[in-house]
Amino acid sequence: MKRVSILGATGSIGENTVDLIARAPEEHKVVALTGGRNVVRLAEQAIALNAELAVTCYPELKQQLADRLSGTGIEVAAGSEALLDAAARPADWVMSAIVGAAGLPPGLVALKQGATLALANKESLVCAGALLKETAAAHGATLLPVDSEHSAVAQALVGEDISAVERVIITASGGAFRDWPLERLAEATPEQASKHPNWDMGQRITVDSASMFNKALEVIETHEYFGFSPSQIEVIVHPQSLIHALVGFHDGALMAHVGPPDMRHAIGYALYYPERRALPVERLDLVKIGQLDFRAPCERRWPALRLAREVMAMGGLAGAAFNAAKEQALDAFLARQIRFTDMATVVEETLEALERDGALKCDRMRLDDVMETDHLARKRAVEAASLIATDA
Ligand SMILES: NC(=O)C1=CN([C@@H]2O[C@H](COP(=O)(O)OP(=O)(O)OC[C@H]3O[C@@H](n4cnc5c(N)ncnc54)[C@H](OP(=O)(O)O)[C@@H]3O)[C@@H](O)[C@H]2O)C=CC1
Ligand SMILES: CC(=O)[C@@H](O)[C@H](O)COP(=O)(O)O
Ligand SMILES: [Mn+2]
Repeated sequence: MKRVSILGATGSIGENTVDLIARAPEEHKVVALTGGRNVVRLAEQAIALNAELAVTCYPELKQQLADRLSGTGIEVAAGSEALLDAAARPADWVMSAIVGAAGLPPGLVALKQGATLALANKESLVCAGALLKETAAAHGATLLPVDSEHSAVAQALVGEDISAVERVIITASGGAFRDWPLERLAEATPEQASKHPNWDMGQRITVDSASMFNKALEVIETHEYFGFSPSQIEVIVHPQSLIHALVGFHDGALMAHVGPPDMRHAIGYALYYPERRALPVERLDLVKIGQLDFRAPCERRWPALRLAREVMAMGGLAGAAFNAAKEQALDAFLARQIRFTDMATVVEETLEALERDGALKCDRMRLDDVMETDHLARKRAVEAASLIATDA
């Protein structure tokens, strides 16, 4: 039996992972499930999967969780230390599906116990790619991509010589506002930004899709995970989200990964890797689809893409600052403190300020430095957002 844990079980990726594991209970021993506010759902999942341990990151919710699990024999814990303990509990396969930089410390702990870490939490790689890879190598652990584009690239690379790759193209749906006139973007609301045209995902990544900060993170994720140079990585707008990525080789061949917008494919690929198992995803009818469309991304509409390139050029701790500033800008937008178009301004100003202060340099990445940069960037971003809000 494969021992599995899910960090972020109550979210969109978490639920899809639970769905796959619940279809093959005889093959999986569920060790730990973690969640946040949704303790009702966490308790249901823990009972359904007969988990050993259920953890909420909020200590004040521990009693509620314990009440729901009383008499089941399932252990209950709460708080950030308990989350790390859950990640440290021996498992063969751990899904990293917490949203944001909060997913980094438990992801590192899971790698330290030698588990295969299925990485949906792209923020970890953006903040601390070098540290994750170094930790995996030092503990004989494996990192597998779960983000749909990166799973697609990994699948297109099976059996290939990576030095024969000329370019990688990751697709972007364009999000909620891809067809809006540019001058309307400033008035876009959080409700409008929270509707993805193709994927059913958590609110934060959905808004990041609309602003292209999701794709900006993914460009950096591609660079960090596969080691391709920034000039090899392209983004193309593909409104149908059916091709997830393409890999171009020196001989001119382009290998495209095509599939329905259902994360159970990428999660299932990582769960059963290197085997391919039958998965409960729609089989595409290409004749019905008829046509696939592509457009060049406009950097005036989506300045986040330009910022991603600047972050890769800066290197060091720039990824950690970029992600933290983006998370704070997103909070300020969701709280209606700043406009949709102000998010990129907040991130750019934060990066410029930290670079000016020499705060993004690092020779060898350590978790403490990443956390310190994350903290500094959040502080700066909050200030930048407050100034914008005051001026408005
Ligand atoms: N959704 C998707 O299809 C895709 C997601 N990803 C990435 O996967 C990750 C998860 O995304 P998604 O599932 O959409 O997100 P959701 O918001 O749906 O779920 C996030 C999960 O993390 C928990 N959580 C939230 N904050 C914290 C915290 N501070 N500490 C510990 N746990 C926390 C939530 O608990 P609760 O809900 O109980 O409060 C929930 O279980 C993100 O990094 C995202 O970028 C990548 C590709 C596709
Ligand atoms: C499913 C997945 O991997 C998301 O990251 C997806 O890519 C979001 O869609 P966008 O292409 O709109 O960013
Ligand atoms: Mn993606």
